[in-house]
Amino acid sequence: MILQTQAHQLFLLSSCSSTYSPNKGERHYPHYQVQIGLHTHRYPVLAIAMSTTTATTTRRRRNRFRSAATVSASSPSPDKNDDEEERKVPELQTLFRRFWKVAAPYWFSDDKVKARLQLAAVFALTLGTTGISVGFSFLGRDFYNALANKDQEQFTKQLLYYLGGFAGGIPFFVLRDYARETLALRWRSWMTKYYMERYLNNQAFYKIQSQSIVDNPDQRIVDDLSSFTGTALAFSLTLFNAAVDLISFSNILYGIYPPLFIVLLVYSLGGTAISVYLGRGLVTLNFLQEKKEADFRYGLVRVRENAESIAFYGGEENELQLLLQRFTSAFENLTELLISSRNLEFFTNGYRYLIQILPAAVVAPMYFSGKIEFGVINQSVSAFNHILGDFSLIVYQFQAISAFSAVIDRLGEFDDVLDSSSSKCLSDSEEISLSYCNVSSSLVLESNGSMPIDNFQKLLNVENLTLQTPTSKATLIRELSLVINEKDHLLVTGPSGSGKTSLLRALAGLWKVGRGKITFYVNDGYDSQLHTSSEESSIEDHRSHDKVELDRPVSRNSRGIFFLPQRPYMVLGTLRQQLLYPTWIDDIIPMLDGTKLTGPMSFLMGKPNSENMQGKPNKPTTDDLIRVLENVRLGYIFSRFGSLDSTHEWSSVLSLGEQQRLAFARLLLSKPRLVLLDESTSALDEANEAHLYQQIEAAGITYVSIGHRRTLYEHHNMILHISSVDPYSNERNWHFDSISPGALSDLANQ
Ligand SMILES: Nc1ncnc2c1ncn2[C@@H]1O[C@H](COP(=O)(O)OP(=O)(O)OP(=O)(O)O)[C@@H](O)[C@H]1O
Repeated sequence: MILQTQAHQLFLLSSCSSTYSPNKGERHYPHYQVQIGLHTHRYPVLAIAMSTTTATTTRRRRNRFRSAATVSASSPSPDKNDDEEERKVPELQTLFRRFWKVAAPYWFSDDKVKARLQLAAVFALTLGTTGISVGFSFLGRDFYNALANKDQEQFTKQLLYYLGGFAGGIPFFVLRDYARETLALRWRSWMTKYYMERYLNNQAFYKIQSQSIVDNPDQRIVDDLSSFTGTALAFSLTLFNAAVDLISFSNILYGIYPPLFIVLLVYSLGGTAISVYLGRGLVTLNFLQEKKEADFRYGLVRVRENAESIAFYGGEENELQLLLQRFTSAFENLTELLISSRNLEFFTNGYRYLIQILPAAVVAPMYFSGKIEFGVINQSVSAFNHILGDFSLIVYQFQAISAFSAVIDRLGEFDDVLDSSSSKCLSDSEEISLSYCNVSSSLVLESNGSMPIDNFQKLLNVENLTLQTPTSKATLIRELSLVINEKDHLLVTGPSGSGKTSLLRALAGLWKVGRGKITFYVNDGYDSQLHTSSEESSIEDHRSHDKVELDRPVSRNSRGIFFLPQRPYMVLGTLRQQLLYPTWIDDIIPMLDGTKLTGPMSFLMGKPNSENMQGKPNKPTTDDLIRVLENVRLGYIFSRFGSLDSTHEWSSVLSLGEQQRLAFARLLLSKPRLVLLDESTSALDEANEAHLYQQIEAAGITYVSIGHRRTLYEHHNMILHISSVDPYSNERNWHFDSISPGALSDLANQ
């Protein structure tokens, strides 16, 4: 198939341009409408490059509708129609800045040597193909001269040259495409990993999602990156090819008839200006098309993820309406895009065909007067079309360029957001300070050699914490101070919406708006093993400083602090992976379809960050995992699913209460010093709830729970009541109570 294409291309290259048919081989794509066959005889590289890009783009669009089943549902997709309508065309300077920012890192990465070598090879092959094009232009000239002179011997000779040219030329075309595509794939793979790492770093994914900062990050990582790498390479080769082409054919045309060259130059510059003017809205429309299609796909993903709830509600009709709304929005935008493209096409086609007759018409009198041979007419037409194509790059490719600009804009925007989320600069002058104090390095023994009890027991200190919601800055908690020592078990209660979960968000560093200070006292994994008890931990290193701020990228889990969120979260994977999450990573990670990842791309799975692995308890064995399942009374699911390595849609096959018990199993395996539980037993019966609390208490884990149930009282020794903030008063909206035996006996009597 490829060979056929190349052969066809070579044939067209060598054939007289007068065979050029305006509509021949033209394919219309609803979105980019890049014309593939049309330029093949004038733009070998461009045509191949763009045909690949276009095919990819079209495939991408098809896939976008088809692949809802394989996309993770991480996108915020609020309908922001007003914003969309107001979206401005990005300035050229911004586009160039964003292009460079997105494209550059790979070429300076660890893979830069291989990448640059391969790029050089692609350029060399491209140069080779241009050389072949020029060669064919001369072959064509002699071929037609022989034909016109009825010189049969010369004609046969030229025919043989032709065939030889085909045989020698085809490998260049095939290898150039192969090298370009493998380079694009390598670049994409690197970029995908690079963006995913930044997306998952520093809780950027959470900020983007919870504050709706950019739409559909998943689509940007999957589709836009693929499109960016493929198109960027294709475009750079196109530009390079056009430059080389221009130099080669300008000489030829200028040598034949200089005024023709000048007319051509003026004509193409004028055409470029007009097409830029006519197509100025296309970038925005393309940007919105990307977004709207991603929104639609995300809507479908939401239906899949919430299938049971929707089925219980019987909300199919509403879902259909919501999905149709999203689809209609994408459809309307696409209609606008098609209209704009159509208008541009009127101009582009006129521009392209108006001038076709010119070179032959201008050069023909010279032929008639005997100044030039017949073959020179063919050569001048061919050179003219080459140069016209080179000068008209923007006119011919305007729609593809505008689609590419939209991709650059979306990726650049995403890149900027990821950068700002990783930078430590504060959005607010006042921000909650969160620090981890390394107990093992801050301990100084008393003069009698004993350990200072206060320091040793403290796990968490909150000082004057005032917490506000991130966007609306509504105050939820005022001037809270609390200390959690080892074996303190605090219950946080309060009316719904008062800010209990938000307190945990602040403790986890997810919310920072407000003021105050949060300090966790940890045994940093670098200095001592977290799972060892404090008595066993090394205190030989009596460093003089009171407090060590740890700014190394150590996960909270490695520091012995664990959060159980309100909604249980089941990862995509095996039962073993559920249990190991988030403390350990399964070494052999199966794919979603159960196969193992091998082959040249296996490096992409990456290795666990060895720094983060330090200080973690040893990875549990299969026996440990089975035992812990039994401890949380989930032993039966092991036998039900047959193995720890079976993969299921766990959030669907396990009940909510089972998922909560599984979360406790993770906790028991990880053995943190402090755990913060957000209504983590809300779906459980009282007996199971009591059992789980006994398990974590027996494991020596200090816990802070959020909950409404009175049955929780007996597992805690202190209560923090949070009430809704009174906006007209500066009073604290919280108070502590110790849980008296009386309260418990009341409970027992109820
Ligand atoms: N991302 C957000 N941006 C702005 N406000 C938010 C956000 N998330 C939650 N809120 C608001 O913050 C307030 C406190 O929410 P929070 O989840 O802490 O309540 P809660 O006390 O845990 O409630 P419940 O007992 O119902 O779980 C609520 O009024 C909620 O609407």
